[in-house]
Amino acid sequence: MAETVVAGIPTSDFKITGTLHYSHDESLIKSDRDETPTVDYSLLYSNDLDQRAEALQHLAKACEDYGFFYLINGVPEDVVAEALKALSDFFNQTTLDEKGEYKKKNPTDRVRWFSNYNSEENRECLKVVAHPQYHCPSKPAHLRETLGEYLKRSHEVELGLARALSKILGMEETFIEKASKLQAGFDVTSVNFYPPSSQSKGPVGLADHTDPGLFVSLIQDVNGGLQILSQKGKWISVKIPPNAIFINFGDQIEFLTNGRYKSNVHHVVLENNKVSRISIGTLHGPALEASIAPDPEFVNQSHPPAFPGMTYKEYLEFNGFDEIDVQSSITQLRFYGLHGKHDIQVGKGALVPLISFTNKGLKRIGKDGNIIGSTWWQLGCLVLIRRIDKEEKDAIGEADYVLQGKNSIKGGKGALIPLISLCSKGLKRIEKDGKHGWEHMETNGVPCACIEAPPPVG
Ligand SMILES: O=C(O)CCC(=O)C(=O)O
Ligand SMILES: [Fe+2]
Repeated sequence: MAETVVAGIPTSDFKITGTLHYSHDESLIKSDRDETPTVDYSLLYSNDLDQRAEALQHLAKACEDYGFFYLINGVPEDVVAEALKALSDFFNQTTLDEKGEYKKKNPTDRVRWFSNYNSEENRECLKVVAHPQYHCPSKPAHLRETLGEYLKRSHEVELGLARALSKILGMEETFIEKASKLQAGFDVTSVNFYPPSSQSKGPVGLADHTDPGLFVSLIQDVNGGLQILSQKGKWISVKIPPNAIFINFGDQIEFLTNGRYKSNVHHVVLENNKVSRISIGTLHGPALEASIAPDPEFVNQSHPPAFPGMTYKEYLEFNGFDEIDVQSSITQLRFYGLHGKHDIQVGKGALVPLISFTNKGLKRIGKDGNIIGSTWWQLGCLVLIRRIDKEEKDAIGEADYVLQGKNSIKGGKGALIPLISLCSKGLKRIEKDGKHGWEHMETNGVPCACIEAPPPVG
């Protein structure tokens, strides 16, 4: 494994070392053996209690060892086939102009279509919000009903799986449902159309990524191209058996279980594809307003909280993308050490790296508690806050902290600033004489999140 050092940080003062989840030896990449476990959904709810206990045990092993599996007897085969057929009709029978109507116009669009053909991605993609309200293109006419039926069935399976997962985690059956407010769970379905390799602009259908959400259910018309990185570091080709759907954990299950279950990196390669392929992946997420943080049950001295708590909506917007883009932000969180896999070494100078979860900024406060300046930065970019020494203070004569960052620092308006400190010193929001600011805080090495928002000032 190659060591990855964060670029742009003055290494003499501050260094993050560690390996990124996405870095792996090329030699580990190929694996033709399909090791993916198969779980029988019907047995998880069998009337035979011994059979049920055995099925739950098998599920537990699949979740711990893999975090992805084929699920049989969940959604009926004909329902899957009809949905795939209707979506094939969408891609093949709808004109470019008709599809173009669904190009992104504003962040609240609930149906979106785009087409990307380049060296990093080769697919046409239709995204629809599937739950709590189901949205769908108006053509072809039969799409709404057939896709709707599939999504209804897969939502039922989602609830059933959430209960089974809660049980095998040793929690109450409704644990995941309650924690993620699943009644209003935000599900987005991505329908991908990949061309045969002869028509693509490179071998990549979809680059390495993880999916937001608790878990993803995926069906496809033909096998070919989806590969998933196992916990042992092998790429496994996904070959979905008949009457099965593929289940893969998403980022929020990793957050909630504090890393006990992993969100798995996957990608799509096209190089061997002789024909086009359609996949339908539904990201089953928590409700947008549900705040997901490591549950105390999974936190202890040897497993400090590896993620900050944030709502699903905040998480989806972390990258600057919006809800229906459903882009993962886990890399940034892992990258900056919040995953707990990185050694964070703070050198002299008490540099405190901070990440902002919104594109709003930090207010600086002077000795008297008055706000004396503000700085904004882009989503997810790293900003170092350096406590200035006396000499410098005399020279500048105003602030307690200096912000520095090589990532583009943007001007802007607003004052919401959720922050995370990665080292033992943090910032705490203070309120003094009706004024808002930040002060130093000891956090005993555990990442602290200050997610209160001072009102806009000045
Ligand atoms: O097309 C596939 O098999 C995978 C699609 C995927 O990973 C996604 O849409 O997030
Ligand atoms: Fe994905």
